[in-house]
Amino acid sequence: MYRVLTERSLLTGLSDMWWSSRIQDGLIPCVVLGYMAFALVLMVLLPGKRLEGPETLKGNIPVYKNNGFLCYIVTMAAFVVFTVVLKGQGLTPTVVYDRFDEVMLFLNAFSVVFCLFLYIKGRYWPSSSDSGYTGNFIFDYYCGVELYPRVFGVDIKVFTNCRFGLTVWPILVVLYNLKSYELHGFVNSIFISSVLQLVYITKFFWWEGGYMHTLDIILDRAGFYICWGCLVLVPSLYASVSMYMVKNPVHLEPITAVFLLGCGLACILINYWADLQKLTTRKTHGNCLIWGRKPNIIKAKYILHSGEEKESLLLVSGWWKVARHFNYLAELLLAFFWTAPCMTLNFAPYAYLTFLTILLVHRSFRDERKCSSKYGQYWKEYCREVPCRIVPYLI
Ligand SMILES: NC(=O)C1=CN([C@@H]2O[C@H](COP(=O)(O)OP(=O)(O)OC[C@H]3O[C@@H](n4cnc5c(N)ncnc54)[C@H](OP(=O)(O)O)[C@@H]3O)[C@@H](O)[C@H]2O)C=CC1
Ligand SMILES: CC(C)CCC[C@@H](C)[C@H]1CC[C@H]2C3=CC=C4C[C@@H](O)CC[C@]4(C)[C@H]3CC[C@]12C
Repeated sequence: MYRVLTERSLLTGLSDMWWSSRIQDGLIPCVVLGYMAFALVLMVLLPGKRLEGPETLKGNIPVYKNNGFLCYIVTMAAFVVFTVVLKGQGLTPTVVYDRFDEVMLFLNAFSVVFCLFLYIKGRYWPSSSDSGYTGNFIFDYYCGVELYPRVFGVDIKVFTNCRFGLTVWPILVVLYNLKSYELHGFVNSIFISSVLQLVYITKFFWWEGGYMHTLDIILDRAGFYICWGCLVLVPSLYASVSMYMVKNPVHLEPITAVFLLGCGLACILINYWADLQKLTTRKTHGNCLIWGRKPNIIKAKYILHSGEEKESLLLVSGWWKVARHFNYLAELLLAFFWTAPCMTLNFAPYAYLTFLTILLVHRSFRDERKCSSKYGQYWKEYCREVPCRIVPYLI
């Protein structure tokens, strides 16, 4: 991708690539479509407990199969076996790194068509009453029409966000390590950064049930924003730090490496801990201990579209007392600690951190707008109790 953007103009680059003999050999489309088919088969066939998502304002309760962690483990194990088999034949999966521009071109083309399909499906064959359109094609295409589209029972957003985007990212990270090893032997900076990313992604799958309660799933409809984001932006931008390190190896002092690793792991722990405190409080209806004490909670009432009154718990203890989105601060610091091993002032590896900062600040506003309209006076009360949005004592 970097090559395309820096060495030639984007349009000439794209057309050259399309007509180049390389993409016409069909290898990259086969690899990408083959991987999607593999992920789909795992998603459908692997067992998992029934998981209910949060009730929508229209009163629907989406049901999922909680097999994300198993799918992730099987995918990573299959990738290791596949790599060993390829090596046995004198081949290497790092061809994906060498031809990453084609991967991006194909994924972009695929997601544009896929989102058109989602738009048409949503308008004419919606899966549930949680769908709607404004009539403005550009807006509906970008933001999506359906909240929980299903095709033959397959939940599209779980597929794009979790089974594809979040499994391609760790595979690319491992693949970039292999490429770095082929080029330079063992380099500790890419290794440290990758360990942090892999632990973080493993944590994501362990907590995947919690993800079903987030904005991406309960608020963002399946449109270009979320689907292109997960099909294209996650494999490119999210994995870009490791990609940068392939050609920019740095040998860190052991003490620096251990320090960055330790700080990164602490951030993952805090981020997970905060998410877990919220989940546990809700699951136990507040009958749990947060930092060794019974939590303070606000019993927040809200009204469904049907007029029915419901109640949720807002936690005012633990990390949720420190700031209203302290988990975002841990997430940002973590991204810093897995980028810092690059030891450079060059902007390229910091692109993800920059994007994430903008995304999370914007997301905190979106989330609070949602909470404020859902909970009204109860949300105001929470904001009075916890005045800081992300950074304690600051903002
Ligand atoms: N790397 C990345 O690109 C990104 C990572 N993330 C990570 O994903 C995870 C989830 O993030 P996200 O969904 O954005 O946000 P949160 O985990 O902060 O969840 C926000 C929701 O939690 C509920 N809530 C808010 N305050 C409280 C409270 N005090 N007590 C109980 N419930 C509360 C509200 O939902 P309700 O309607 O249920 O009350 C609110 O909409 C985080 O770890 C975050 O760091 C997030 C975005 C991007
Ligand atoms: C089109 C673009 C301007 C924006 C696309 C954004 C999406 C790719 C991302 C928006 C929110 C992101 C995520 C939210 C929460 C997550 C939990 C975390 O533990 C792992 C990462 C992620 C799934 C993350 C993935 C990318 C987004 C969906």
